[in-house]
Amino acid sequence: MRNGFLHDLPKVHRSAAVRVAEQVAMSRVGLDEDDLMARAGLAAWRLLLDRWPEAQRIGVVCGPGNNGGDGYVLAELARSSGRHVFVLRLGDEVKAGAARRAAEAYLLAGGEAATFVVDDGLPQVDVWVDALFGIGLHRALEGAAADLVAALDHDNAAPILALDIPSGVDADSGHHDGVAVRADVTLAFIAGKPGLYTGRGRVAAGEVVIDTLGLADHVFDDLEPAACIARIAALPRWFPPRARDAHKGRFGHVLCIGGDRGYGGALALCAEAALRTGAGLVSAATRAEHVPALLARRPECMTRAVDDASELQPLLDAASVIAIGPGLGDGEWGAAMLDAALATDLPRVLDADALNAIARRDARTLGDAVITPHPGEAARLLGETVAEVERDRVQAARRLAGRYACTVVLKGAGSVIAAPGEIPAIVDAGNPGMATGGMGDVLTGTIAALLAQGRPQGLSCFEAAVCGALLHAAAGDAAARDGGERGLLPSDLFPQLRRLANPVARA
Ligand SMILES: NC(=O)C1=CN([C@@H]2O[C@H](COP(=O)(O)OP(=O)(O)OC[C@H]3O[C@@H](n4cnc5c(N)ncnc54)[C@H](O)[C@@H]3O)[C@@H](O)[C@H]2O)[C@@H](O)CC1
Ligand SMILES: [K+]
Repeated sequence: MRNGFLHDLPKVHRSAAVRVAEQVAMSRVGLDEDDLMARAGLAAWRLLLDRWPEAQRIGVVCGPGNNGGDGYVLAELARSSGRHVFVLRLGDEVKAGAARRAAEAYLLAGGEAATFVVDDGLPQVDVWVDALFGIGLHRALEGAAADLVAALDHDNAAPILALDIPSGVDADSGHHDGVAVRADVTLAFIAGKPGLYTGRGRVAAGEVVIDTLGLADHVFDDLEPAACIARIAALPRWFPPRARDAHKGRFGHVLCIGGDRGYGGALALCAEAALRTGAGLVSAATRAEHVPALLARRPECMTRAVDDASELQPLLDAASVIAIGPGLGDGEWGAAMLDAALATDLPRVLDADALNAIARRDARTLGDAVITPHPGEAARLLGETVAEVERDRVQAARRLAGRYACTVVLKGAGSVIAAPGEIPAIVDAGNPGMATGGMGDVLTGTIAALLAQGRPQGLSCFEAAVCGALLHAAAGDAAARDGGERGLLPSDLFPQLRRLANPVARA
């Protein structure tokens, strides 16, 4: 696998890889399980002190495994620092080894622990520490564990610090079946896990902090990362200033195709996003009745009426990248436009109705393409249910990339980008204000513009998709900071796209 200029993005690893890395560290450096647990508990205690320095009453829920062991280490550090500590455990016996030694050390030193009884409710504390289950979770929570998680959700106003992963969340996929701790902060040990960054796990984790427990990067040398994480910090490197002698021919020509009768707005959003992301030229091919409105809104976009595919051909000849799908509709007009677009060998971004048409046709050769499905479209493209897609978003994106031999942006909380032969990327940005009609049209235009421009030497579909999905999510976050998530409009992203794509000029 390769990741081109994305190679320096931070990586996340599946549980199995983290366990191998632990073994490598223990055998090479002479650490044992107790050392690692002591480091984990100390790192968690330090983070708690940093985030909630005033907290006097500390609740710790401890499970039967090593995640619980980390909790007992923290409990003892808190107790010996003079805090009131309430340990709640499940009925299960603590597993032999480091976890049991940590529990015994806490109890021997005078710490107290009670078994959770649902009718007793939870004690009032200033902060809870979730040390029920970590990467050893192997099935959905039930019984006392589920009751305890429900109590933390419903009968508790204190913030929650989750150790390694919010209990109930599958570390590899981010899946949970509705019973999982909803943390304010999650401290991941040794490495980030993909389930902290996408889907339900992203929501459950809150802010993610990683502590490597002092393990050097090389313990992961022989391990394939599960994904890399694209964050706003990467944007300045990806958008160097333009050469002073640049001309518009250097920045490509995006042709946006769509806007069947009644859907002109979608195409207008796509085209304006391409302009604001810096494409040299943008054309729009749409139904005749939308032309005046599009021209009035954005005269910089060369908008043409196209009633049949033959009228599209000269526009295709002039374009360097196609964006097709926004408002394309599911009628004959849209199908003819899609056929004409797919007959070229231009790089293309396909979204919305273009994806639904492809799912119906079961076409498998999309060429040099980025597809940007939401989970519903992804499910149709894969012939699966939305639940199957959402159960493991990284794997679903990989299945799509394999099936259609192209780059995939699986939208949603923590958008996932996958392509054959590439390490998938997860976007660590975006907010629920972006769950609005038209946001996807902006993403399509954004990625198309990046594909058209290069850096200037040219981006692959995968690189443009990662950059574009991050830029779009970061623009959504900036717009939300400006006025809130509710009522955020796709067009609110335009000034932010421009600002974020010019990070040097901004500084
Ligand atoms: N192995 C190591 O060297 C280190 C492990 N660390 C911690 O240890 C954790 C992993 O520890 P473990 O492998 O012991 O696993 P966990 O502590 O995550 O959980 C395993 C225990 O829970 C039980 N269990 C799993 N799913 C359950 C469910 N749904 N309902 C009820 N019981 C369930 C298992 O049978 C087992 O007893 C990490 O997440 C991390 O917090 C850290 O201390 C750092 C070092
Ligand atoms: K946990």
